[in-house]
Amino acid sequence: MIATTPGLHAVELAGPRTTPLLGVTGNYIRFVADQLTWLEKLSSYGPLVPLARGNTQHLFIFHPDYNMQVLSNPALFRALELWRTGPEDSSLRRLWTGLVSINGEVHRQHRRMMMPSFHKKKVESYRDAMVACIGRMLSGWKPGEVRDIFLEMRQVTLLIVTQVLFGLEDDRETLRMGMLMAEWLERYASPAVHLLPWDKPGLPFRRLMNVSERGEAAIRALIARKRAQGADGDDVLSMLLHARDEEGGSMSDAELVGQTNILFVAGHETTTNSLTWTLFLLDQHPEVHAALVEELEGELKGAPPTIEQLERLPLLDRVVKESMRLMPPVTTAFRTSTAPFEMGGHRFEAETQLYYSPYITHRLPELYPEPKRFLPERWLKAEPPVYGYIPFSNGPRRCIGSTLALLEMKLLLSMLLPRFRLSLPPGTRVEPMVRATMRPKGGLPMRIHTQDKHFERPEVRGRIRDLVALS
Ligand code: HEM
Repeated sequence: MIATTPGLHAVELAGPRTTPLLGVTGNYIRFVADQLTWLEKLSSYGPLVPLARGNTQHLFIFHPDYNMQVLSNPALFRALELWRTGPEDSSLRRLWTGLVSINGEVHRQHRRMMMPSFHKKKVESYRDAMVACIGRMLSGWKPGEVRDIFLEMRQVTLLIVTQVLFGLEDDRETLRMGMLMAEWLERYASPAVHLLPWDKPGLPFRRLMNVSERGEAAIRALIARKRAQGADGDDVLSMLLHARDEEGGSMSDAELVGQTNILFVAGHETTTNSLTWTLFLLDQHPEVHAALVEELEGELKGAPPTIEQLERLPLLDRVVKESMRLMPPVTTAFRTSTAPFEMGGHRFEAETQLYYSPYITHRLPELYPEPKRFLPERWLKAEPPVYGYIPFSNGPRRCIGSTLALLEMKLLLSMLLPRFRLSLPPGTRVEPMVRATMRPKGGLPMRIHTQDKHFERPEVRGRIRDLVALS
């Protein structure tokens, strides 16, 4: 348990000063512009920190107990519907109305209707489609080339998630659909859209409105096509078309548009970044890299893994776990309180905005000694509290796609690593930044070698050295 100071007024909580002239808004702008620096700064004040001293409307929580208090009580701490920007009857609003941004009974019902598509057995049935997508990517790689691994991972996860969600069989159509929605996400995540939310010619918000209309039209066309074909596919959209709630009701077309888009958005950049960071960390840790290749070669003998074989790859499991601890793609997420509440001996009002942070919680030294080191072996013993390891969050709103994401990541790594060794050109700058998810700014160039087992540790520069202890 965390020590508290009973009776202390929440306004007395330690935190950074407000920005001259701009006040709390200035702090918010600085947080959005450089989230990682701000998270570090805020966490230096303690486990419960206001965005600005004296202002308790925006509250950051870092300790597992506070995470549990918030994440296990979705009625009191609701997902931020505010993020559903855009005029009432607009494509933008509909596209952002999905599982992450709805609350209450509708959330519960929709989650229940969607769950069958994400159960372990169902997810395992996507294995062959995933293996085929990954195989096609790898067969295009030539030893000696330098490729942007972030873009490669983005393309393959785009293909996979689009196929699994929409059941498109033609790669070109899948990619076209995926690119359209990826553009939507890119524009949506741009800080300019949130700081200047006006639908005026020339403004980024107008461009977001336009791409939203194209995105909605494309999803609606797909829904119409699926219906005409009887929607008998194995994909998530076909299953949602048949899904019924307890009263026998089905989702409206507008709800289907939002739910599929949100699944796509939530499921694509996250996995891309997790894979990108894992490949980076392996390159920087030759002993782990070598041991993992040995494990994969020993078990798989050059073939893509079966579901049963994935269970017999303990080091792969620890590597993925540790990578998602150190470099979680989702660095912060938000909730709003619906009523006054107490936390850490302080009282807070309704409408307090709370930010929890997998990034900071995963770096608490009392939970993870030497937190900045990439140490997969820590998972031989580590048993953090349930709300102390939260790359997929936890509680009733835990990531619905975690099983899918883990399968995808493990398949990709176990097909890639025995075949190729990826290494950063020495001296590469690696600059982690947050745009919805944590990614390397400007991508991550890596040279492709056949798996020659010349594991080295190329020197890297840039801010990554502050985030990860690289010897
Ligand atoms: C490495 C990959 C992934 C990571 C790190 C990740 C992480 C997360 C996190 C932290 C949340 C909670 C967000 C919050 O509290 O507001 C979340 C929720 C969610 N994720 Fe994922 N996710 C990943 C992959 C996926 C995939 C593949 C899908 C689906 C195709 C998906 C769909 C969702 C959905 C729908 C929610 C909202 C759940 C709800 O509110 O009931 N995610 N994810």
